[in-house]
Amino acid sequence: MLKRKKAILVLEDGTYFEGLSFGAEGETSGEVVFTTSMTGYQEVVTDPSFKGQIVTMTYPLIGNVGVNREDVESDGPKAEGFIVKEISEIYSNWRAEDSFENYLKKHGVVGICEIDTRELVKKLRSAGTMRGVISTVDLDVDSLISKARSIPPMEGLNLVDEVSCKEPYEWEYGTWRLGEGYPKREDFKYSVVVLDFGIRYNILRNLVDVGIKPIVVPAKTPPEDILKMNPDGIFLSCGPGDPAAVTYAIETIKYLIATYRKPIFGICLGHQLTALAMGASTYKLKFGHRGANQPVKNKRTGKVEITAQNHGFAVDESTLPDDLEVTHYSLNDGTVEGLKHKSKPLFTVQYHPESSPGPHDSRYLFREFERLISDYKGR
Ligand SMILES: NC(=O)CC[C@H](N)C(=O)O
Repeated sequence: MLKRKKAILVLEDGTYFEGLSFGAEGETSGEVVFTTSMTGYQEVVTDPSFKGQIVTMTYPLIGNVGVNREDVESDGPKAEGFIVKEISEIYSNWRAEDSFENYLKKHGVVGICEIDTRELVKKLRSAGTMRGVISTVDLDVDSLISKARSIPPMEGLNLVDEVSCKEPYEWEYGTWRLGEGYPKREDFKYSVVVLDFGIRYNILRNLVDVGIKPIVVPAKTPPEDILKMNPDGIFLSCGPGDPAAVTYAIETIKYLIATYRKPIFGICLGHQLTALAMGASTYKLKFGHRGANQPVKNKRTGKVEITAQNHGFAVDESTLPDDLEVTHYSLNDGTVEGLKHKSKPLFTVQYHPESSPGPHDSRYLFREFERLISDYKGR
């Protein structure tokens, strides 16, 4: 057993958990959320949608397959902190290059282990997500409670600017294959502009798999410039924070929906921003949907998809305009999981069909986007 420093996790309601430090030492704060993914911790910690959040995994043993260079969803960790029950001090996997613990240390991510994550998650589930602080340097509970209460609440927070790319770039790699890694594609049929609100790499890889070359642009790119690029489609990405706070993106999407005649596809934050641009409202869920095992029903086919999700806000169905119809809904709580425009080639989902980690049930959505693009090509 490694010799570990004491660490404390304190929630804004005064609840605290004494545990041990893992990853970097120091102090961090954010909204404390939980994910029910059983593994995929490296994809989780690098998901830009976790910006501003401290993540706890409900699965009790984390780190046992180590980390590698490939399983990242962005250029490095984005979560503010990490909470686990037991951090495995040994790792074993043929792809592993280092331990999860060293990876977090190297990137300065503060973690806490050896706390009762079941108790923590039950608390968050009944009281709702809360702001919290993890510290290895200040072990005074009252001081940490006041720190937790002083961080900005997630509602009203625009975090897109912190994760969106600064310069446009193109992406050419498909999804991972045994023996090949991420294959580079040369023959693209179409190109789409991806508005980067906090893109996950596996979305780009899935677009490449169906023959679409993604051209990723910063979130603040004016819509006129996007139209000048004359793309075959537009993709609206996922991302962190409160969708209603990203007002410039809502305006951009409003403009695009009014003027662009080709297909638009949005995922997660992109879905919420589209609904807001069409005049609907979003609201904060009590504890969100996070995990790789979230059941969603496709209304058109009647099929149930097991999906990967990571969101704390949702579209309010009662505020939807006539032009939008619900295509998918959550079987856990009945909330909106997919939308489609009744007359334009525009569709969005709240969940993550790129599912990294997660089951591949919803990958058909990338093929549908490609078919739609092919229908509209040259029109
Ligand atoms: N993954 C996402 O795009 C998350 C969207 C938004 N930040 C939410 O929490 O609901």
